[in-house]
Amino acid sequence: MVATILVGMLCAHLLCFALMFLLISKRLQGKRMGMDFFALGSLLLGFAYVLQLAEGGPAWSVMSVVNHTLTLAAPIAYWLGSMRFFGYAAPLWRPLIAFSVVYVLAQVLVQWSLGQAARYAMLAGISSLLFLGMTLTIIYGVRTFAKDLYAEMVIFALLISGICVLNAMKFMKILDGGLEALDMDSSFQMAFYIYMSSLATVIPPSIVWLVLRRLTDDLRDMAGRDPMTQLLNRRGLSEALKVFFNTRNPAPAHLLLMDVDHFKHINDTYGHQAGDTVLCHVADVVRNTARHGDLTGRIGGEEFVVICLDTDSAGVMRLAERVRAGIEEQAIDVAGTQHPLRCTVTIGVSRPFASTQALEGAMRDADAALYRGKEAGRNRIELPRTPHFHPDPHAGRATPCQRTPSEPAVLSDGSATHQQP
Ligand SMILES: Nc1nc2c(ncn2[C@@H]2O[C@H](COP(=O)(O)OP(=O)(O)OP(=O)(O)O)[C@@H](O)[C@H]2O)c(=O)[nH]1
Repeated sequence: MVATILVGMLCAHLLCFALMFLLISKRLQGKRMGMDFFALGSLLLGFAYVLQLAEGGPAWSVMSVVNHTLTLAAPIAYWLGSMRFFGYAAPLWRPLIAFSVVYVLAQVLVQWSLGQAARYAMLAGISSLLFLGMTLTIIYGVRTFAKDLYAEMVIFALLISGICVLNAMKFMKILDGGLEALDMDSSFQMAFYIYMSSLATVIPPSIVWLVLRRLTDDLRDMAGRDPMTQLLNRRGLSEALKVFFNTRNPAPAHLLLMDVDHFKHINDTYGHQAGDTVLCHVADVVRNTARHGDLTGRIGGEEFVVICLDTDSAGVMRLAERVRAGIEEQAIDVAGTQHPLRCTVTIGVSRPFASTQALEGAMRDADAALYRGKEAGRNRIELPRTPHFHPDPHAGRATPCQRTPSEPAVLSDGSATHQQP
């Protein structure tokens, strides 16, 4: 009687959570994070337990064959759903249908050749192996694709390994004592149902928690990035900087502020779309040239920023020169223009700064240097006005480049795009 109530509650939990997962997956639309797979898994397992209640005990019937197949199809759906959650494009129906057909045939074969107990032992054995596979996948995941969810994954691994152990024990018991081991009111089966009921209560809300975490992480990321170039925006820069300065003994940072030269003319001549292509190209060069760990951002129309972390003034100058030269050298293919475009940037360098609060000051510093660079002819790197800034004289071009103040940005075929007054 108690076992029947437990299994009944288990069914109710699973079917309710199936509905909840389905509603969540509808809400998530394009990015379902595997919630539709979890809905199906819960539905299949819920139905499997309904059939078990209807069956009452071990039997050789269509209901029993379907029950066993659903019992194993459910963890497969969960497994595939987890892959979806972590961004792998796992299919659902084909593997499930293929597995179900194979498993129905296997049941018929085992029932006829080895008998009823062997078929139930096969169910317990394969369940145990499936949950072992899941546990191992999670253990692999915490070292690779699920590093950011370490604590959650460890808890999942522990809970799921419990099902693996219980099914392995059931397998041994059936081999040892036959079908009597499956008596619903036996102490082992009671423990089994209590454990499964507890999991059915704990795991689905935990999965919802994971989805919530992913969604809030995505939102935070979106709020901190420029949608066009995917570089950090002001907010993203300042949050990343906060994290850096909260580490132990952080070195002072330097800020490079760069502005595309004569950008208005590119817009006016080739259109806004072409201007956007140029901005994306500049963003790519900045992103690919900065060192791993530096912060790269776009903080306004054609203004970009690199915050150099853990480097000295000489390193900052080398980086600034690499960015300046990289942008100057690379031609930009723009749809609708006969020749690729070229553009240049002027870069202002800040004094070193050592806190997030000092970011605004560093920005002003670099802006003043940038302004001087524009005045002095563009396509150059301008240093802060401070006696403490000592760039390595061999590190790159800290002096104005050869372009004259009136020289414009040009098309790669050599024609001018602008005449500076
Ligand atoms: N295509 C495009 N243009 C933008 C965007 N944001 C700002 N702009 C344009 O960028 C141009 C900036 O022009 P200015 O500030 O005059 O600077 P400039 O022409 O680059 O001149 P200097 O900086 O002095 O070399 C303006 O025409 C803005 O409309 C954007 O997201 N896309």
